[in-house]
Amino acid sequence: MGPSLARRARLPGTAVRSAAVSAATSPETPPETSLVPPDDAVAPVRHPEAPAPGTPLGAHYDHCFGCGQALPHGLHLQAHAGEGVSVTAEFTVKPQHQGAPGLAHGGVLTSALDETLGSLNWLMHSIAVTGRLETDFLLPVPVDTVLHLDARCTAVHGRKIYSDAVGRIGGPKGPIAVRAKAVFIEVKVEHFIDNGRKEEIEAAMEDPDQVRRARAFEVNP
Ligand SMILES: CCCCCCCCCCCC(=O)SCCNC(=O)CCNC(=O)[C@H](O)C(C)(C)COP(=O)(O)OP(=O)(O)OC[C@H]1O[C@@H](n2cnc3c(N)ncnc32)[C@H](O)[C@@H]1OP(=O)(O)O
Repeated sequence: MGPSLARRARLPGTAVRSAAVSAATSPETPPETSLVPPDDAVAPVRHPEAPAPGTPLGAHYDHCFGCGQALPHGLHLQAHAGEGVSVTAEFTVKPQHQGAPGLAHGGVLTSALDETLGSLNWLMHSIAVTGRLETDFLLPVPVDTVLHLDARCTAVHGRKIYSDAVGRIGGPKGPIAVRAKAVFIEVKVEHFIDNGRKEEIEAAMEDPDQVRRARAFEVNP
């Protein structure tokens, strides 16, 4: 048997080198925003018509990579409303989600966190998009694993919605494999109409599923 990868001699020219990094910003590269809510942020408020704890949230859009059922390679994430402004969700890692052989791709795991965090906004009847999302990968997540996600909104400041999430493996009380912090930014429905593709927007607006249509387009401010 050959030596382990760690013990193999380094290949010529493979040493990591670093160059000086400039922290300068310009209008094209605005400064990074903080994931820590400012001191005058307020507690999130559950909308009085939010689904009761335990209710499945379904998909906000059938072709959503995170929650939609129409994409065979999507995550098919299933989220449920929790207490307050919290949700739980499950995502089963499939072969089409691999990065390294037999292991989930980190970007896919981040997508699962993003989708779960995004579904929190529905409990506040707020339409919002991800502004910033930071993920820690703590354990490898093998194919066929069920990732048990738990997300909660922590604070609101103007249009900024702060939230965090963890993903556990081996059961809902298992070890944390991934965790994330995010800032979502509240937007008007025009965000999607102005930036999305007309045909998809029209199809979503004609969705006969009233709850899904409301989640996508008719959310009260
Ligand atoms: C059919 C589907 C239905 C809808 C269903 C929802 C779908 C959910 C899907 C899962 C979630 C996603 O993946 S969403 C897809 C990924 N995300 C995106 O595509 C977003 C792309 N970015 C943008 O469109 C834009 O940058 C926005 C909308 C985020 C912000 O632009 P804006 O509207 O002009 O807002 P702006 O005035 O700049 O900023 C407002 C406040 O937010 C802060 N802010 C702005 N950008 C950021 C940022 N990146 N990170 C942190 N904070 C930020 C500012 O500092 C400011 O704070 P202050 O000065 O007020 O303190």
